[in-house]
Amino acid sequence: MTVEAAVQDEGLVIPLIDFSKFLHGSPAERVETARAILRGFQTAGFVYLRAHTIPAATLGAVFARSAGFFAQPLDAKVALSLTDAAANRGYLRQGREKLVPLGEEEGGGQGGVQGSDEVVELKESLEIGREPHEQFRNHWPVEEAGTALDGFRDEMVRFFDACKDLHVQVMRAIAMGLGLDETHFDGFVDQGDNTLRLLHYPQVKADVFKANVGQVRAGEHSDYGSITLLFQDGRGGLQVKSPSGKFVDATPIPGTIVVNAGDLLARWSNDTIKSTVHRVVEPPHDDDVDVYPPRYSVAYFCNPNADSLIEAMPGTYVDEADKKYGGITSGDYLFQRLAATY
Ligand SMILES: O=C(O)CCC(=O)C(=O)O
Ligand SMILES: [Fe+2]
Repeated sequence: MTVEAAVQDEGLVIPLIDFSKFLHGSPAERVETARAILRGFQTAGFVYLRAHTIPAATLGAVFARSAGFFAQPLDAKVALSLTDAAANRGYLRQGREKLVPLGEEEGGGQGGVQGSDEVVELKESLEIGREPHEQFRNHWPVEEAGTALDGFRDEMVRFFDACKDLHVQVMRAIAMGLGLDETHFDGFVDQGDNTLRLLHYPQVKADVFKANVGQVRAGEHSDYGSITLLFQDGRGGLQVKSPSGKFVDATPIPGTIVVNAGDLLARWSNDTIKSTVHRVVEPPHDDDVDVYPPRYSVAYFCNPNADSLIEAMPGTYVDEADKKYGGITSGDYLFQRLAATY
């Protein structure tokens, strides 16, 4: 099967994959597509999926409500602040995530700036967890009738569940690609212990990037969990680190989802899958641009069930001595990572 490339630069090749061929194709197409997805995660750590399961109209509504959320006065948003790393729910204002000096914390945190203790990230976000949850509550905005926030909670819960199902499907593709039973991972990911993050990168003067060397919208980092489903608007600015060490633009392609493997999937795969560093910088622009418009994105961080024990998956080692890591529950792993972030 020839696989189209969504990105091809500096030795980084991110495949563009028609996911409907996995969902609805012939048995041969399904296996080929599954292998192409797995290969993308093994080589680039990233794939672009088109013809996926999330309708454009749903995404349009989610982005519109996200814009409505961030348009609220700061004090209304601050009232919803994330206060507990274990819960990982609520609003994060600009600069709220810890700035992690290079080398002191591997990975630099999920969205944390790496390599600087001065530059603040130019973003704000809302983190939404599984609902209902035995222990944790989401921090929902007040839904005033007739505004963009009317119906916010229902819309986000529906979207959360649609993304949860897509996670299961992508894990099925990975299982099939590895030659395992297609449903091998179902019991590891059926709980939906995931996080939906709405992101807003406010409009910013181009001068800010000129005045501050190393200024970014989101600092370089890898994600923590199994996979991330990333929905971006058309502005651009997302970059992925290539094998040569240079950051390469992951240009938005309408109708696609950028899917990247996280650190826990890399560990689970005995490091046969890559969790690749990425960041968000100033968008592609002409030299005479004074102001960059706002950028909105939605990241859905998928995780194995909190109580799932994660150890090298079948097909990624020959004997016990090949296993690079001991077993750990997904919940413990993620808590360690989140506690270092906030
Ligand atoms: O906004 C984006 O495009 C990327 C966000 C991201 O990588 C993250 O929040 O982990
Ligand atoms: Fe990320």
